[in-house]
Amino acid sequence: MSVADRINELTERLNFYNHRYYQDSVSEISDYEFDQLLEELASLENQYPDLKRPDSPTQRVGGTITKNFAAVEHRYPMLSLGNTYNEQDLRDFDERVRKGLNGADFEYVCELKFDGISLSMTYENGVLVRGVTRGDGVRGDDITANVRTIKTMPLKVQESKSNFALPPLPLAFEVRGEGFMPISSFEKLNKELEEADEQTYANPRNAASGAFKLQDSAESARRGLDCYVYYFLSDENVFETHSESLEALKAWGFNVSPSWEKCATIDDVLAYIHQWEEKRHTLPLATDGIVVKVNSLAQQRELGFTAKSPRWAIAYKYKAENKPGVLRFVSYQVGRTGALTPVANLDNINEDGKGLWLSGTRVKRASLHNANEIERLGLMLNDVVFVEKGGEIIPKITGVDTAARASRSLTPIQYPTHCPECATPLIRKEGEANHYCPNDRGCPPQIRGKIEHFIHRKAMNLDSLGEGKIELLFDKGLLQTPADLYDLTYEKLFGLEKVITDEETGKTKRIGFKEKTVENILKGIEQSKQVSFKQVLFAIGIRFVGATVAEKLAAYFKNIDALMNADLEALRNVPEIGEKIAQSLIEYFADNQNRAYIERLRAAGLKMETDDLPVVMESNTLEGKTFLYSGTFASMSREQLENKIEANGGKLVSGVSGKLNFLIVGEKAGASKLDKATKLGVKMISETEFLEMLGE
Ligand SMILES: NC(=O)c1ccc[n+]([C@@H]2O[C@H](COP(=O)([O-])OP(=O)(O)OC[C@H]3O[C@@H](n4cnc5c(N)ncnc54)[C@H](O)[C@@H]3O)[C@@H](O)[C@H]2O)c1
Ligand SMILES: [Zn+2]
Repeated sequence: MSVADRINELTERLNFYNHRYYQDSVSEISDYEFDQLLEELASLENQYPDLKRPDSPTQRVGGTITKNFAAVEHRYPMLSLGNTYNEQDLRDFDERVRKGLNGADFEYVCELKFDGISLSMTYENGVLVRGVTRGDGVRGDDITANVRTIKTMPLKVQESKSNFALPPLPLAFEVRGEGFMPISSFEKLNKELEEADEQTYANPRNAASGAFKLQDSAESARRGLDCYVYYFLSDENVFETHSESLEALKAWGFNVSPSWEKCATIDDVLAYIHQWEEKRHTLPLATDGIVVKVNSLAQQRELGFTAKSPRWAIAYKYKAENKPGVLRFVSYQVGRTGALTPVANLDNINEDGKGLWLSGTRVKRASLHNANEIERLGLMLNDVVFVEKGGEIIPKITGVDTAARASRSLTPIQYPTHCPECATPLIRKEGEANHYCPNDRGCPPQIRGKIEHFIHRKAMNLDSLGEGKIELLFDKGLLQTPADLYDLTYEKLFGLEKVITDEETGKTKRIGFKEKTVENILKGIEQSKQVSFKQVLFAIGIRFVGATVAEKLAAYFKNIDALMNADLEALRNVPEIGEKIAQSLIEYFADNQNRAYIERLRAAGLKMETDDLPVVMESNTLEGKTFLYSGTFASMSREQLENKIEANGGKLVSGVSGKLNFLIVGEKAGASKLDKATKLGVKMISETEFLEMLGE
């Protein structure tokens, strides 16, 4: 490959990874690999400056802005940090600083590098007025509503009266910090997503990035985001050093991590790095390195910036820990959908049964995803393998130590041909990586999985039942399908008992159904009959029909019969419903047993239609016209208004666009909708004017 080709390839690949990372919150490769490729590109561009492309990722900071939020120009550009994975580079950085300051004395502040997304908060008269993402460094997304939900972010800063050393608050200032998702919130979120059949996040950073960019700030708030603040900026020179500003920020009530330290020399910096290498894994959030900053702000100004980053700071990134271990055996898990997942069971190289100690946790298992992955790695039983656990949190096998093979006795991995749980022959569909057990009505983990899915918070919300209780009911033969839940009675439940052993710890736990438990379970089951149709539809557990898809289908078809009778053509017409989902629905409803299952749920009293008022056509006065409303109305509820529009032939749309004919403006109408409508010249009418159109 020619140098030009390589530069083109790297540019395109890195731009693609950047897009996935910043826009979609997905890591296609590890940060380390990304940084290696970026370094390769930078060094090629250095040697062959003529071949450098104008869209090179070496020239730009991070991502771009997304369409979903208003774009805001940063008052002070938000740059990235130069970064390195080795100590020599840090010593070189130290030399450059020394030269840049002409040999003057200086000191550093070391901080942990928190792994989240950069945020900028603007305060005016002490009040938080704006929260913005870094975006492309010049402009970012206005995510103020989401930033306001961070519990530790002061909405109003009080001048502290107790501390006389604090300077007065400037009228306007900006603070910057890292918005992050604590590991505990991350794990909780992933568990929920998994149960709701939605894509999980690879690490807390991606999860935080996704959560900060949600349109619904209530949902953003629910995800437990937090922020550590690490910069103070204003037009006035308020502080002399960075460390003073950190102390002041803390005194003003900002969330400043106490982990920072002043370091007199680069050796002290290295000591700080070593001190945190292991200890950082005990923190409640993910960190991926440390940041070294020159402490004096005057010296920072003297050193200045490159196009992409300050010359007075650098990030040192810890490499993901990678250790050799032994592949003892492969076990196979069958999931709710019948997909088979191979799992590597690992031990350390001494094979003392203690597993591998990696990045602060003990690792005994790693997912191998599917048969292709085993083939790709060329794995054999008893192989020495390399295991890595980095920002990805979930451990993975990165390769095989082929040199170690000579002295070991190896056996090939026999991929199963039959389901390990129910002995049904496995199938593998064209173009899919996983093997499946097709016995979806008789395979125990599939049955249990379906019931667990059914009781999920976003489905039937049966929190009086849990995994353990489901297992007990399944073992006693009381639950073969979720519909059996509605046949449970006090007599059947009372007195059931089971001892459960925790696989990891070997501890045993007895669960038994006493009076109170039974009453709770039955009460929960009764209440689930009030759950909305969209949740019932999600609970039914049709492949590819996650919570969001179920909501769209429910809104479109209004009831289960309309959905069941829809043909492929009709399903394809539903906005945002793709071919894969449409096919899956057709397949599902073509099966008589599935239809019988739905009839049982219907007979049990579950909601099979939306609560929307039925639309009874009154006139076609509004035909061909589109409507949107904002605010509340004196003579009717929002539902009644929607109903009126539809009953008279009008069409409701979901957002302001040039195509919108009328915006009905009520009490407390949203400013952003009004602004947009004004800009686009959309006709705005009052409630009275709307009723006049109908001759009322
Ligand atoms: N895996 C992928 O596909 C992929 C794609 C794109 C980028 N990346 C990763 O992202 C990096 C680029 O991201 P970046 O521009 O945010 O740079 P960065 O993560 O290397 O460092 C800069 C950022 O560090 C953060 N930071 C955390 N703690 C800080 C502290 N105490 N003080 C100051 N800043 C602090 C700030 O948000 C700052 O913007 C790449 O080097 C790569 O590792 C990965
Ligand atoms: Zn099976």
